[in-house]
Amino acid sequence: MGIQDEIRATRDVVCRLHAELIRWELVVWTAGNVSQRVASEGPSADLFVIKPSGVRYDELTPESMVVCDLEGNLVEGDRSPSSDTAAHAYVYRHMPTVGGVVHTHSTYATAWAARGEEIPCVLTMMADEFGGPVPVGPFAVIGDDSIGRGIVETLRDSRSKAVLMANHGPFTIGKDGTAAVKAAAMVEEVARVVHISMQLGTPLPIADHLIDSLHDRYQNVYGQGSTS
Ligand SMILES: O=C(CO)[C@@H](O)[C@@H](O)COP(=O)(O)O
Repeated sequence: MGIQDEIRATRDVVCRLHAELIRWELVVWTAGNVSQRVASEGPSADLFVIKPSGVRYDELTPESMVVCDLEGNLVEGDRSPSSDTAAHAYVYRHMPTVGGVVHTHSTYATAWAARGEEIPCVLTMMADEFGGPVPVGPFAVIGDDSIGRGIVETLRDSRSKAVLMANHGPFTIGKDGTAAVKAAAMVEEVARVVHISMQLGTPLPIADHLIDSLHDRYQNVYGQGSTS
């Protein structure tokens, strides 16, 4: 598939994934964004597709998506890229296996981020998807590399696909956009369940070796042999 075909296909995927943010109730108004790296069989495309800033989800089309290089510069499109483009670009530059990035302000995960407290790994679903607690990243102001740097510094040596950026909200990563959206839905779910559990008492910890085995099974055996 040529690069223009790859870009077109990625535009379709990224547009469709924004509807998933609505479906899983992860956003209000326009407060979330999805991007996906443009795959390329030939030389690395070094491009990604992201939503245009501030555009309502029901107005998004594949054609309205914008294409950026890994420095976050607009390469193709007539709209301004998402205000989080610098963060997505930084992740793609520094985490080459990451193919998708998502940012939301989903309610429970953002409430944990406001307290700067990691979500403890007390659910098998957390061991499955995150391989341990969901960590907190540093407070960082939007607009330059600081959010992206905080995401990478927090996740680079972690199995987690989600980070709670302090006072801001969750960012998630994945092998592609779909995997990152799944992580965004899962981090909101576990944030809610663990919050409710802590209102009722003290959640029980899971032994590290069991977290390891649960994570390995889910990542390598569950479903049809791969998770996305
Ligand atoms: O968190 C913020 C702004 O503080 C952004 O992620 C959110 O408003 C979404 O912005 P975009 O519409 O993607 O530019």
